[in-house]
Parts: sequence; structure tokens; C-alpha cells
Amino acid sequence: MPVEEFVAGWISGALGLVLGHPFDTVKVRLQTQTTYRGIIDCMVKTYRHESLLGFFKGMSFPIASIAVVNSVLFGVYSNTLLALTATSHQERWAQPPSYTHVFIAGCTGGFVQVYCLAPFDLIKVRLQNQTEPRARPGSPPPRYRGPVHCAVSICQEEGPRGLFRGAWALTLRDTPTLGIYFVTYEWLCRQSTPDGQNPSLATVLVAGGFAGIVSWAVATPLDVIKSRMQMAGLKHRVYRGVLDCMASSVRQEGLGVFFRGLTINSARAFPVNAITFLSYEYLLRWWG
Ligand SMILES: C[N+](C)(C)CCCC[C@H](N)C(=O)O
Repeated sequence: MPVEEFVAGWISGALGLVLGHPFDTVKVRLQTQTTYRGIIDCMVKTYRHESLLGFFKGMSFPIASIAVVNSVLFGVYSNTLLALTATSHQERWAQPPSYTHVFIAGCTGGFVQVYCLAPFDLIKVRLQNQTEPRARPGSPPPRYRGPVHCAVSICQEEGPRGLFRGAWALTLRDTPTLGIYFVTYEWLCRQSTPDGQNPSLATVLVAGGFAGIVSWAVATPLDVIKSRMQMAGLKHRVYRGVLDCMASSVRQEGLGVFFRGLTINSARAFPVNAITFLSYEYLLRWWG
């Protein structure tokens, strides 16, 4: 099994993640809190109350976990494609796989990575939603003191299964949309590359960026539901399931609720995924 594909997936995921985390914090806050009037308002308030550090809340765990999550995503994707088409990564541009195979491999990668991602994503969302400024003498401490404390508290208060809160919504969000993600990337690369050649640096950047935007645009409605279900255990507002969360969100806030965070998700998706695909492709070429 080509191990380099897992390592390349990890490094490229980490680079993308750091770049995109401030956008991600604004997105999570807009999706789960009703106190902000929009992106700019959320950014200004976060900066005023919590300084620049506020935008980087909840980042340490994703950095550690991206090693597992992105290497599983890209590794399973690539190896599924290898099993389906019997062409290794080096031969993949010369003998391109069919889009159906790319889609199936993407969905498989997406499905498998959810089980690594779910607990880390839950902790990230809980920490990002703590709007208290850094501890000052006299001010009440935030509920969670950090990622480990957060994980332990969730286990104690909600049981170990609590760590998988929202995992079903995450599965529904990621399985089809990661299929779309890889198909968009492949399609855009092939459109702008002569047959049989490797795509250029600019092509990889643009195709990666758009793959991110397209897949996030499709994923946003379930992203909102996923984030709300992850916060539910905390706010004592428990949903009976994905459908119940959808129905009660629409009832209270209208259909627009499904598009919360769409703009910021797209703005984040371009640079994050451009860097992710660029480093993935080039690392594999160097090692090739
Ligand atoms: C498929 N869906 C859009 C949900 C996720 C795509 C994830 C890609 C990348 N790690 C990122 O954070 O943008």
C-alpha cells in the first residue's frame, strides 16, 4: 500500500488547516450563535473581546488530528482508486480513471475519515464557541480549559458516546461531498491539461480551490445541522435526530438557516484546498 499518499495527505492537510482556521472560527460562530449581524460584525467583536488569538481557538487539536484525518482521506481515496483501476498515482494522469471511479473512491475516503474526524471536530466546535476572552484574574473561567479538558468533560457529562455527537450528520455531510470534491478537482485539471500530461502548478491551485468551494457549497446545509447537533449536548437543547434538528431550525429561523456560513465557507475553501492539493500533488511527485 503506497504509504507516501498517507504522508502527503497529512502534510498538505496541516498547511491548509492553519491557513483556514480563522475563517473556520467565524463560520462556526455564525452558524451556532445568533448574536452577530454578519461576517464583519463577528470578526470585529471577536477581535475586540478576544484579540487575534480568538480566531485561533480550538486549533491545536485539529492540527494534531489532521495527521490522521487527511492522511486517511487521501490515503483511502488513492488506494481505493488503485484497487478499482489498477493504476498507481504515477500513472494516473497518463491513464485517467473514470469519473465514476473517482466519485466512489472519494465517497469511500470521506466515509472512512468521518470516524477519525468526529470527536476532534466536536471538540473544535465546542472550543470555538467559547467567546470568553483569555483568562483574566477575577473573570469566570471558560467551561472548557482546553482540548483535553473538553474531551474529558464530555466523556464525564455525556458518556464516551457523547464524543460522537453529530457524527451521523457529519457522515451525511462528508460522504457524498468528498466524492464531489475529487470529481471537481479531476474534471478541472483535465479540462486545462493536454491529454496524458501532469497538470501545471497553476492548474492544481485553481482546481483544488474550486473543488473546495463546490464541495463546501453542497455541504453547507448539513454543516449547519452538524454544528448545531454538536452544540446540543451543551445547551440542553437536544434534538431527536438530523431531521428533527433540520425541522426545528427551519421553523425558528426560516430556510435561510441552511446557508449560514456559506460565504465564509467558500472564502476559506479556496486557499485551504488550493494549498492542500498543491502540496499533495507535489510531495508525491518529489517522492515519485
Ligand atoms: C467535503 N467537505 C466540503 C465537507 C469537506 C472538504 C474538506 C476539505 C478540507 N479539509 C477543508 O477543510 O476544506
